[in-house]
Amino acid sequence: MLSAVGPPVTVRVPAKINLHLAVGDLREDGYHDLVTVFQALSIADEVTVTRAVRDAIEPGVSVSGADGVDVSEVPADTTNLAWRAVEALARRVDREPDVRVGLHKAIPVAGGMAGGSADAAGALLAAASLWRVEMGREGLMEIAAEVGSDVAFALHGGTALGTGRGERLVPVLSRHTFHWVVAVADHGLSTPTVFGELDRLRARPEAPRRVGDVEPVLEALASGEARSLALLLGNDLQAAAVSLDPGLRRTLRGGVDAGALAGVVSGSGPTCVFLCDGQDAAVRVAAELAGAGVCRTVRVAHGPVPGARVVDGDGGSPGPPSPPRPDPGPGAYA
Ligand SMILES: C[C@@](CO)(OP(=O)(O)O)[C@H](O)COP(=O)(O)OP(=O)(O)OC[C@H]1O[C@@H](n2ccc(N)nc2=O)[C@H](O)[C@@H]1O
Ligand SMILES: Nc1ncnc2c1ncn2[C@@H]1O[C@H](COP(=O)(O)OP(=O)(O)O)[C@@H](O)[C@H]1O
Repeated sequence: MLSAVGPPVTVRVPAKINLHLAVGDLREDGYHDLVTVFQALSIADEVTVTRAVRDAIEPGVSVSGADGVDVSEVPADTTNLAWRAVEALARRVDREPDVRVGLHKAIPVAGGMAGGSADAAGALLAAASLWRVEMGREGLMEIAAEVGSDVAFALHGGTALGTGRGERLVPVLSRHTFHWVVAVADHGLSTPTVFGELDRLRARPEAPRRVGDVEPVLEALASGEARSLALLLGNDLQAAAVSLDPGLRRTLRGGVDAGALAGVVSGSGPTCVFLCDGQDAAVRVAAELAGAGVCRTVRVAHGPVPGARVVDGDGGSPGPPSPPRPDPGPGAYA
């Protein structure tokens, strides 16, 4: 049934990067166990959920892109992850998904920065707020984890250690703000294809080396020293992403040549992220990398930032989903 119109709810939800991504062997259910350190960055999508109104606002999904963001591969139908999140919540509270979900995307699509998961988390929080669902943080996190491996982190934000499929989260103490340059490719990489390529590479005698233990990464984050963290960035999926897209070698080299402390492929790629020694350094690295012709666009970002939060039209929200974070960074998105 379609309800009377009320104010829409808008949620801002950040991209993530993986500072450390250790991938275990293929499980029987087709997933891999992960040990990962997520950080939420100041590149954010906006998700607006509006009540559907008969003959005026149809239930469904609309997608638009911020400057330079190609949204042609984002489905504007029921396969969109944001719509699946709304449906999952509607089922849980036994109602119709009688809403329109508007996505304004700044997070690169299929870039390894969990843009679809961010939209799902944003839609979940916005719909819960619009419908005044009293389910608390734990309830939303549970639905988030069902929708996708990275959705729970997009609600959580900050810096967190993820285990299982990446959906079991523990907040990580991260002192100070880290400054990043993000190199966006002119194409995407499919997450399952990259995991499959890693399995293939690991079956060969010269299997790629695995990343080390996570503890030193947690210590570097607690110290807040970018130079220490730079030495420890690591991603088991990087070898697979580079194998599928050998041009990424040039991108990774280009960032370091431009003056970054270190670079790593984000998640399943092909976006590469470069840790810089402060904000001014990041701006310089970004300018030089942009001129090097090794990626489509370059962005400057900082992290950690908070997870999904209502920025407009709070319809009596169930409260912020995240627990107190040790250091959510400066709070404002760039
Ligand atoms: C690799 C990571 C690292 O943070 O990020 P992205 O590069 O996608 O941003 C994530 O694990 C991606 O999470 P997400 O994109 O939510 O994946 P899902 O939809 O749950 O899974 C898509 C497919 O990826 C593979 N997959 C995903 C997660 C996991 N722990 N093991 C897997 O093998 C499976 O083939 C699965 O069918
Ligand atoms: N809301 C969404 N935003 C982006 N992509 C989406 C969304 N919903 C479904 N998708 C599909 O998921 C794929 C992966 O997108 P995305 O989440 O941006 O990348 P990644 O998994 O690399 O972090 C896209 O190619 C697209 O087909």
